[in-house]
Amino acid sequence: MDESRLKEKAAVKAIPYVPKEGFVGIGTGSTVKFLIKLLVEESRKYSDVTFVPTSLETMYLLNSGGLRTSTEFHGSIAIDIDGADEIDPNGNLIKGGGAALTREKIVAANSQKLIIIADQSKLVNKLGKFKVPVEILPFLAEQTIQNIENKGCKVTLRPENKNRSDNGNIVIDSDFGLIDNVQDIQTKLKMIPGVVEVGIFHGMTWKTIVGKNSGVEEINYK
Ligand SMILES: O=C(CO)[C@H](O)[C@H](O)COP(=O)(O)O
Repeated sequence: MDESRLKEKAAVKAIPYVPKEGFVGIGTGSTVKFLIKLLVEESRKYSDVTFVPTSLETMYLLNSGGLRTSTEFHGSIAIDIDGADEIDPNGNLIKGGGAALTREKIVAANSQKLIIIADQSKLVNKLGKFKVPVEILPFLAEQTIQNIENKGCKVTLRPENKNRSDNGNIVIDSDFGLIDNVQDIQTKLKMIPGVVEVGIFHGMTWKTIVGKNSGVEEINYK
């Protein structure tokens, strides 16, 4: 089955998890766009919900569909629904293919539950075939990239029209090969001055909803 059809199937299954009031985090990417489309179609049901968008694009799509957003509030986000680039059997993730990793991680970290929606191609036994996105400050960027490579990876630069995050920083991709200890890599990269965020999401996922040719599978972690 076509990959985008599988993404759509996952998004459909996520709809019952969206509460009718309070704060709901909404991720970024093509899978999440299917979710937003479904929310917009039923926007009246969500008139008491404030959505917390993880990118300007997501904010625009929600607002133009008549849904309320906020990025300035105090309180708890009940559910955050986002996509992923890779998902391992423990629900650890690589994210940031769309350069939204920093806002995505902030929203995920401040949510009670993170639900990932994806097509089956995102499930892997080990993370690392997809290069780990890293957001870095433009200040002394070349030096920061050298320090990232010194941790044992090869860095690839994105094309200039696609290498900036909504925060005005640079997003690069780091190839570590298949990663044995994701937490270790995440910590090592995060400790480098100039690194804003790392696209490894360790131990954050509550549930993954996967669109497969055979149906939709829900994988629970904790
Ligand atoms: O992390 C992300 C954006 O920064 C996306 O969630 C990830 O790239 C998956 O995207 P898609 O749903 O288009 O496959």
